[in-house]
Amino acid sequence: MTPPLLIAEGLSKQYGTTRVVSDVGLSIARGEILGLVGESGSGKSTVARMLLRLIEPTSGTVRFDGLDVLHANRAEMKALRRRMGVVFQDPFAALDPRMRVRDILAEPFAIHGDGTLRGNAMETKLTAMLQEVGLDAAALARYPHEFSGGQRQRINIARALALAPEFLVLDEPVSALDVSVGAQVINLLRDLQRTRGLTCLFISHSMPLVRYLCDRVAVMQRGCLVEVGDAVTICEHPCEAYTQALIAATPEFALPTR
Ligand SMILES: Nc1ncnc2c1ncn2[C@@H]1O[C@H](COP(=O)(O)OP(=O)(O)OP(=O)(O)O)[C@@H](O)[C@H]1O
Repeated sequence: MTPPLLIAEGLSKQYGTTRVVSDVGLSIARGEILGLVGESGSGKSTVARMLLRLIEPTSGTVRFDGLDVLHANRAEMKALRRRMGVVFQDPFAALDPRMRVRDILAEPFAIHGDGTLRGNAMETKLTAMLQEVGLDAAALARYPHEFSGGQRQRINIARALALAPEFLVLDEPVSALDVSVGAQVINLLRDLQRTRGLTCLFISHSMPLVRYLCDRVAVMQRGCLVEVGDAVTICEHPCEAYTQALIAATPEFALPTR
């Protein structure tokens, strides 16, 4: 059997005397979407940021394709960053308002590329990136404020996929969007995950959405994992009262339509 792409063990994070994540262990198989759910403040984003090493854990280990992420040196970390993408909740805050979409999408190549992608080849690449997320080439010359929330999130997704990462963290990517716009973005993410064979961590408040999109789900309460398993099974037969309450608290979710 292929080993999981990502394995975290004993992850904890403490700010001063407050422990916000306690002894979290999880693994994500290649090609799998793992949902991470829990009420606001339960530590979901903190776990995701530790997996990506955007913040340093107080203790614990993270292995990505067998590599020790938390002990990677600068060069190793730069190589790892290419392999991990992230899309945050707020499509408005994530894009620099002074940059044209062309420059936003070209930035990952400027940081990580070898400089060979230039001129027409770059233009073709950027156009293909936009098309993959359902936008056309005219967007390249425009600024973020000229787009709706859903379009901006598509631009964020295109940028996150620029360097063809294997692992994508989606931190509540549709919770700032209208329901119908969010549903379209969810369908896009589902298509991209399948066509690219991505491995994903999908953070959400919504159990029905997790059931729709995810293979397995991990449930967090006050910094701890309380339940992990098959998404449909947990949504239909939650073992923990806390998970039952999360399900009861989520409004009915209309399945995305094409
Ligand atoms: N830099 C920090 N300093 C101190 N406390 C922090 C810091 N970052 C996060 N926290 C605290 O850690 C806890 C977990 O936060 P986190 O953002 O991981 O939760 P979450 O489950 O992602 O919440 P939400 O669903 O609202 O995004 C919260 O109580 C938060 O206030």
